[in-house]
Amino acid sequence: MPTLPSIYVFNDADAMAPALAEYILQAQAAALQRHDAFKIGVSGGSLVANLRKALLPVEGVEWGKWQIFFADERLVPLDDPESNYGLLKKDLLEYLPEGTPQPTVFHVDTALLDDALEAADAYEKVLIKSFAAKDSVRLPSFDLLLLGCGPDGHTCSLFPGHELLRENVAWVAAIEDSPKPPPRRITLTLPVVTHSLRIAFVATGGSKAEVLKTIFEEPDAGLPCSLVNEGARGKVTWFVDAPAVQGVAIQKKEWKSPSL
Ligand SMILES: O=C1O[C@H](COP(=O)(O)O)[C@@H](O)[C@H](O)[C@H]1O
Repeated sequence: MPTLPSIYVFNDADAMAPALAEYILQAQAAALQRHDAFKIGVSGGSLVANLRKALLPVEGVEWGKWQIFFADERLVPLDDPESNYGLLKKDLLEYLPEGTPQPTVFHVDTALLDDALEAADAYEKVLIKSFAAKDSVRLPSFDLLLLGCGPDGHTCSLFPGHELLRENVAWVAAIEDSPKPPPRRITLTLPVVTHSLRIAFVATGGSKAEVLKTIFEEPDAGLPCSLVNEGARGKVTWFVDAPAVQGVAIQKKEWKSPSL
C-alpha cells in the first residue's frame, strides 16, 4: 500500500474537474456497495466552486443517496455569506437540475450559534446517530472527506499550532479563536479526519504555492495538512492545478481515467 499521498496536477481547474468527478464517483460506488448511502464530509471555501465544476456536468451522481456533513462550520446564520452550509447550498446544491433527488445535508444547529461547545457537542451527536453509537464505534468512518487547504496550511478549522490539533477524544471540537474570521467555529478533529476511508484535498491557484511547498517539502513543520497526509497514510489524494504547485518538489502522478 502506498504511504505517500497521491498528487495529481492539472493545467487548471477546468482540466482538473473531470478527474475529480471520476474520483468522487469511484468513492460513491465503493460506498454504495458497503451501505445504502454515501457519507461525505465537505469543507467550505474554494473547494465548493471546484465541486460544482466537477459534478454538475457528469452523470451517475446519486445525489439522493448522499449524506453531506461539514468538515467544519463557521457559527453564523445559515444565510450569512460566511456560512459553509450557505456556500454549499448557493454554489452547488441550488444548481442541481429540477427534479434531482436531493442529498441529505446535516447543518449545524442554528439555536446554538452563540455557544461553540454546545454546537460542537450537538453536531457530534448528529454524527453518533448517523454512524452508530460512539460506544460501539471508536471513530466515525466517512466514505470520503473533500477538504480545502488554507494559505496557512489549515484544513477543516484545524489551524497551525493550535491546541485543537491535539484533541483526541472529541469527534467534533469547538474553536472560539480561529485566526481566520469568523472566530467561532466547529470542526472535525484530526483523528476523525485521518480515520476517514478516503480523503481528497483540492487546492487551486498560485496563492497556495508557498504553503504547498511547506506541506510537501517540510512535513515536519507539522502544518495541519501535513498531519493529515501523515496520519492518513495511503488514503490521501491531492487534486491541484499547476499554479498551486509552481516550484514545489513533488512526485506527481498521472490521472488515469477508469473509462479508458
Ligand atoms: O475557513 C475556511 O478555509 C478553508 C480554506 O479555504 P480556501 O478558500 O482557502 O480553500 C476551508 O477549507 C474551510 O472549510 C473554511 O472554513
